Amino acid sequence: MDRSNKPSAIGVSGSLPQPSVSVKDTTIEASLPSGESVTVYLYGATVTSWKANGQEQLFLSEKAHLDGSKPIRGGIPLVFPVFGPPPQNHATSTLPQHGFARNSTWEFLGKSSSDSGPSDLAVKLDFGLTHNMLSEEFRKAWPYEFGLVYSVTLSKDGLATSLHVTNEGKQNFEFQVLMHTYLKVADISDIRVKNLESKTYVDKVRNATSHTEASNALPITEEVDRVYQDLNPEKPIVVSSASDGKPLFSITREALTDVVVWNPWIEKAKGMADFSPDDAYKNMICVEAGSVSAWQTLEAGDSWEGGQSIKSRL
Ligand SMILES: O=P(O)(O)OC[C@H]1O[C@H](O)[C@H](O)[C@@H](O)[C@@H]1O
Repeated sequence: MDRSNKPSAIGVSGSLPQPSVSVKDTTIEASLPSGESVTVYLYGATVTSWKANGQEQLFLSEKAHLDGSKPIRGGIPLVFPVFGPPPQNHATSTLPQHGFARNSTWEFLGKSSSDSGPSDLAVKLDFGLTHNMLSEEFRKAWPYEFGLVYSVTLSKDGLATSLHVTNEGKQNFEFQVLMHTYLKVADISDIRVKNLESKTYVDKVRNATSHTEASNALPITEEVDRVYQDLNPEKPIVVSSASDGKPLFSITREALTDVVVWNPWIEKAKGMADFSPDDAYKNMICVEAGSVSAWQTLEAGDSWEGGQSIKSRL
């Protein structure tokens, strides 16, 4: 494993400029010659920064804990093997909210790049987590032998994250997964979320009641915490600007048929000690690709893969 502090050029493609990857004690940073960059903390394999077109695309709270003492508030925390508070009488019931992936330290497995030309140059960073790497508390709470490989791919076109889950033990296990992406926006009042129309959602703000989305361009005007279900993963969720109708982000998924839309709004934002500044709810929207409304069952020896691909300022 490359643990040098020096940025290393990778891939070989004649004299074409190559991506650079810098491996530090707690973070891995990669950038492309065209200026895009990504930063991933080993803690949670949490992406904390993605720059495209010279601009940061992800929201990171000013009071996010970056020292491994708490899941990171912002970027893309990874939720596994349970979404939200674990249900009672389930194999995950003694795990913390959103499971252990976002609060365990992952291993950097390596980097690879595609080098078919400067226009589609991409760099992929792989991170791993296994049962043996968990804290004793988490190993006891979820005693399954599993292997996770999380891949973060930066290209000129966008950012893709995908998770490969393997059951390395003898017992089946059930899991949920979610990529809890905090998108950075200039002004929440200008934001509309599209392609959710006619989809069923569970409204977590209103006693988990079930509704059908009526809006073809959903505005965010209050606390929103909704789990949209049974979406076609290939149809992008588009976050756009109301003032000029321009798309800001487009998110397609693979094998992830649920999408959570979350904004804590005024009171919840104030109530979260690691959310800062208080009015930063105006500058973020979480659009979270996942498989959370049911359980994925993974039989011994089997594996599963799912992911998202985000494009910005299209
Ligand atoms: O505060 P956290 O544990 O990071 O959770 C933050 C949020 O995650 C998801 O979006 C859930 O749907 C919300 O109910 C939850 O409040």
